[in-house]
Amino acid sequence: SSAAAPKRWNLSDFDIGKALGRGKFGHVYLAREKRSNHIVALKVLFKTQLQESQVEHQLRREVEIQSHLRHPNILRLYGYFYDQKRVYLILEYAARGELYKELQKCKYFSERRAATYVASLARALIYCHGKHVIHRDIKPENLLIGAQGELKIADFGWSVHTFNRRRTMCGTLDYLPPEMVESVEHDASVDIWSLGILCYEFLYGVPPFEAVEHSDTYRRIVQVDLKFPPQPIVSPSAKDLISQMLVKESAQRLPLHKLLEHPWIVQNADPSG
Ligand SMILES: Cn1ncc2ncnc(NCCc3cnc(NC(=O)Nc4cccc(C(F)(F)F)c4)s3)c21
Repeated sequence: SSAAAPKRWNLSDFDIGKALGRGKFGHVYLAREKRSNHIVALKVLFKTQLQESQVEHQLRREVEIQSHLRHPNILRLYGYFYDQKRVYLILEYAARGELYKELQKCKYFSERRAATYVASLARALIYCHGKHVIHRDIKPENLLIGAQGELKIADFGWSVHTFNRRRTMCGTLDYLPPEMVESVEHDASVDIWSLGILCYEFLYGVPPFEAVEHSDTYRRIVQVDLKFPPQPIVSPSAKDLISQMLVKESAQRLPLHKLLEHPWIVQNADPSG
């Protein structure tokens, strides 16, 4: 039998509730799908702004990528629809909201909470990388918290499918010009670096290379000018993990499956995630 044609949604299918957040391209609202009473988040994007920023192709890629991802630590994108002026993303609702607000409130997290979040993110990224998807934008603003306190990666607006270049020319690299062989300006190991930054920020409340001027931040990143302040007290094991992730040479960064075996994660992460 032919697969049921995906339902075409429209705004009248939903009761709209309170505003959940304001993004650059539009607002997010709590919403209830009328027939099923299913609670969702509805992100409303203005077509004019998407056109002005020429990001429509990114949005299409996000919807395409997200439609194939199913993981407890990845926020679902159920579908989308549009009207004359707006595009609507139908998203899983994360009942405990934005992680960065939680981090601001607590200043920094306990080692157990930080390790639990880092382990959940590592499992979600292992899943994504297994599907040749790299997120590329892992930061507190893109992390949400579900009803049971579980972390959810959101906003795949910057994610990409990395073709596996081994197969590009039916099995051989021989015919590829240098620029194409090197073309993947970055691979999945960018997400390992970002996870290392996040782990530091969870424990210290600030990212490791923060500086007033962008040029200073840039220099600190490329020099990997990693310093651990005396306060708050952080275990040597946590610093060891961060130091193995924030490595300039991308191939030398601790692989995500090795991260899950690191003593700091094993001893501190709550297995339920
Ligand atoms: C705040 N909040 N509290 C609870 C809660 N529960 C669920 N969601 C929330 N917030 C929305 C989180 C998002 C998930 N996916 C997104 N995706 C996106 O915003 N994509 C997107 C936008 C504009 C332009 C582009 C483009 F074209 F550049 F690619 C891509 S935003 C919630």
